[in-house]
Amino acid sequence: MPDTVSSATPAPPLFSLRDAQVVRAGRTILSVDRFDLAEGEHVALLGPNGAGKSTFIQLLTREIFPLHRDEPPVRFRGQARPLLTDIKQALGIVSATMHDQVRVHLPVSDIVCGGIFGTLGLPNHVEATPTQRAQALDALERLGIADLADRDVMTLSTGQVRRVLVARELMSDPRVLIFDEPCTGLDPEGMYHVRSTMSLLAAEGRSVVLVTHYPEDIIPAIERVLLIKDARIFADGPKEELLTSDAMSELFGVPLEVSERNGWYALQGRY
Ligand SMILES: Nc1ncnc2c1ncn2[C@@H]1O[C@H](COP(=O)(O)OP(=O)(O)OP(=O)(O)O)[C@@H](O)[C@H]1O
Repeated sequence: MPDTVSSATPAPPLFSLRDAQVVRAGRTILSVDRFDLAEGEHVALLGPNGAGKSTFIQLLTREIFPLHRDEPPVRFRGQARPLLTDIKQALGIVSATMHDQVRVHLPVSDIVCGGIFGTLGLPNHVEATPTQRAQALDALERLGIADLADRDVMTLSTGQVRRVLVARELMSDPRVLIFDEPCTGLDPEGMYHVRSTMSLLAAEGRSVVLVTHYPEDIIPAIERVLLIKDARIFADGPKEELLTSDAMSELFGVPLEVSERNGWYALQGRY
């Protein structure tokens, strides 16, 4: 009898880390024994200030490198030495660092079109094609902010700029969106829209990788949580098991209480 079970090998994880250690100024600032993220999987990295969350993300994006090992500690889609252009094509990153660079008077549509070139606005002497303009408008429309297309980006609220930067990332149609503390500095309206945007992108089938200090940012679509503390993965698993009062109190080192409603979590101090 022929074997009817497909012998095709499963797709490698989008990212895998094995024995990845980052040392700065003689101190280990991150040490990861094992981590895999499957294509399309969502995950939230949660932990206190200085825990190592941004370092973790920079390992994935290859902005920093771990200590050398015979077996390469970081792989992207199974590859130890992927082309940076392939990583850039697959990833969109929204962070406060990028937000801080928005210091120029440019129309929102130019900022979004800049996503094609990896620049904040359009490069010198470059005009966006009508197709690229339409693509930018489509990205803004999907995020519910098409009315901002002609506005000077410097006149927008912090929450609006954050969403414009998400639209900019969508220009390369990334499979993975990394949100590094996306709600920092936003009022409840801004937070509402940024969290809705993350939910929308997850529903489109893109991986959402969220870095945050607050369980409130963890949208219902994210089921896996990585707790990072003291430069290590403190816990990795389903959020129902990890977003508990005991785990949060241990993670942040103060008495905390977690509540949950309709898949959304909230954290409160226990005084
Ligand atoms: N280039 C560097 N040299 C020395 N120490 C560094 C360097 N970069 C980061 N660190 C330290 O490594 C630790 C982890 O930093 P990281 O930015 O990854 O933490 P984080 O969890 O993202 O923190 P936060 O929530 O405050 O953004 C911190 O103690 C930080 O001071």
